[in-house]
Amino acid sequence: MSRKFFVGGNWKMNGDKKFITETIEYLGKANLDKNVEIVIAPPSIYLECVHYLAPRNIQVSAQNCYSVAKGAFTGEISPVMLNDIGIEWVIIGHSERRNVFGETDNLIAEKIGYTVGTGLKVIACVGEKLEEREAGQTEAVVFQQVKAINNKLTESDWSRVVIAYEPVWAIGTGKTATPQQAQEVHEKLREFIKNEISEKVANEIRIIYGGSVTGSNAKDLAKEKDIDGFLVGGASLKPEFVDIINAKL
Ligand SMILES: O=C[C@H](O)COP(=O)(O)O
Repeated sequence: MSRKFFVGGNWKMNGDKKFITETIEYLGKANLDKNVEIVIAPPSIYLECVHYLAPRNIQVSAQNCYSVAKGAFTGEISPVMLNDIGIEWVIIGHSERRNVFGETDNLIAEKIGYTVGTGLKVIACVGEKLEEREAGQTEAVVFQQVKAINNKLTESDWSRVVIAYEPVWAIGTGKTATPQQAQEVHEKLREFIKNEISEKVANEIRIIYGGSVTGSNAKDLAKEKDIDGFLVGGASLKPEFVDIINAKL
């Protein structure tokens, strides 16, 4: 089963108009692997601008959205409005949303369920904290996170979802999971999806890795059979993002 390699660049709360112009220019000129699905996620205030400027081979993603179309939810972003301005993807459940802003498995599942229903595609993030890994709870945590999402999706909805496995201890810390550590969790997640959802979803879903991916470690991670791409934070703000996109070449 061949799954299209997927590389997302999550800019988090970084970038300005000058950065956008320069980044779009270097990405536009770079020789990017045509077999890779590339998505960049700028801060929401710049979504429309990046969507307008980005080359055709690069899609644009929001970093978050809410679970309803409209209403009295000050500061929130509606999936319907993202559709309205032509955005195709949304990251939901990033560990910073979970841990800094207190989003629960249930809220994240609600948001994913609603968002997929509007026709958008979702990068759904899961991952354990350091203390959970050390307590041997990695599988239990990520399985529970996926199970909560599955409660809000039909089997066919999963074709619009990419799962990003991002161990919290590896995010922005420079401590990348080794290819073996990441592969182990990806493989177990795929097995869980096979048992919990279906063999078809397990075979087709992209499970991407995030957590201190760089131009130097991407190639080794990309060799693992269950690593179908990356969600990149810090390095997506640098020219080495091109090396990560081209990790399979
Ligand atoms: O969304 C991206 C992840 O949080 C990884 O961030 P990082 O590459 O800066 O560790």
